[in-house]
Amino acid sequence: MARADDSVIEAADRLLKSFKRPATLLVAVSGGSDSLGLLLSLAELCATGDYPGIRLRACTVDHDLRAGSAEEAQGVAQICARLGVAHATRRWSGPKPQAGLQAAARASRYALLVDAAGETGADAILSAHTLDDQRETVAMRAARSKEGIGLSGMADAVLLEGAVWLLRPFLGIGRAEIRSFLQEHEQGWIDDPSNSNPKFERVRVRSGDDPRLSATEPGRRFSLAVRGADFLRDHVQATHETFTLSPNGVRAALGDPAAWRALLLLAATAGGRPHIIEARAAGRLRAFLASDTLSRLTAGRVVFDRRRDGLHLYRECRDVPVLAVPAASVALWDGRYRLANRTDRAIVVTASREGAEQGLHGPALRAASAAPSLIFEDGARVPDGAVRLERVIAPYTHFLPRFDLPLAQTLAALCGRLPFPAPPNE
Ligand SMILES: Nc1ncnc2c1ncn2[C@@H]1O[C@H](COP(=O)(O)OP(=O)(O)OP(=O)(O)O)[C@@H](O)[C@H]1O
Repeated sequence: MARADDSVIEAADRLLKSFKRPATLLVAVSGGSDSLGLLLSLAELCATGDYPGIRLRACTVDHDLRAGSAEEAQGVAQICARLGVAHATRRWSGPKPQAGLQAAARASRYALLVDAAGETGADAILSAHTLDDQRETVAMRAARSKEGIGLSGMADAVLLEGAVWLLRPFLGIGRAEIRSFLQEHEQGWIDDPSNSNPKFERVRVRSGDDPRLSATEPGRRFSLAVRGADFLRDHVQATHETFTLSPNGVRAALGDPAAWRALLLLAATAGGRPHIIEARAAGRLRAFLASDTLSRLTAGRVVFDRRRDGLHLYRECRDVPVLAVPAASVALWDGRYRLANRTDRAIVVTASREGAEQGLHGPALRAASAAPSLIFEDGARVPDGAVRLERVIAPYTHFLPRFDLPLAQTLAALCGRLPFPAPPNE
């Protein structure tokens, strides 16, 4: 039988290997079993010396909601000191609302963690959400969803405030395994009393054999994702800001729900939006594609440009923002590009007007008008290598991790890179 150790350590190892080094990782540690398991497994691996260039940091948010919370944060600080991991406590000092306390606490927690990440120069924040959390999330969303469709769980990577990635490396691991890992290491943990308070929906879902938990149909979801990935691979090409779907691909998308969903996710990526277009717009798109007309339709910021050689998708050139990215910082532009400014001056990102100069024509020329163009504030050219510009797979936040991974990775590969985590160093 596999030991608890194996899956916990394997997940931590997979995460560490997925980083380009050097990298600084900020572990969000509440002192509960899940986040202590994450901290301990990462620290144990880093101590082997097999992951040079990885720096671990930890942060605890003291929500200041119950007596003893400051001591609990202190307890985490002591564990971190023993492990040799630098630790900071952030306190939620603002007013506490009567209603929606959990949501307010969560919002302030994320804001404080993003802040701490900025201060330590962290490349990512790690939280220890588990498979149990994932099941609860899906069940709660299922209960709220009228049609019972569009269910998605937590993603294993989310961009917070357009600036820093939150990764959830333990989403595939059960809480019981983490607890036995801690027991094997003789490490105790804090049991948060609000985790058993039936006032909270999450707690109610957790405590019963809730029939909604079966609503995820993971097997079916996985096979849809694989079919969607095959569809993208077989029929879509990416060039010059344009995704082109072959005429056969258009027929395939109309004939297979898995391919249709993949096409909508591709469109969300092209438009830089975190979600797919709403049902009515999707209906219009279907009718447009089924009609065989060679013309254009715009939906969800994306132009669907139907030509004889296929369907071209690109960001419409309206309302593309102008963004100043301060020196030595990272920002998200137009939901499509993540830009890391490595210079000591602000860089301005605008929509490009240079397509014609590059000798482009047709859809590629139209698409080029929404491509990013970078200049320093005084108009000077930004030298090559001074910035890192990466395409963002916005609908990544829409995927159910593990089950949708083939689709997410194929989309990312189409954009010329993996979104995140980066491919292993080896
Ligand atoms: N007080 C805290 N300080 C630091 N990290 C925390 C704190 N509370 C939670 N976290 C991080 O968030 C993870 C999930 O915690 P928990 O399940 O309690 O949060 P949630 O509110 O249910 O989830 P979410 O934050 O996604 O809504 C933990 O494993 C830990 O990594």
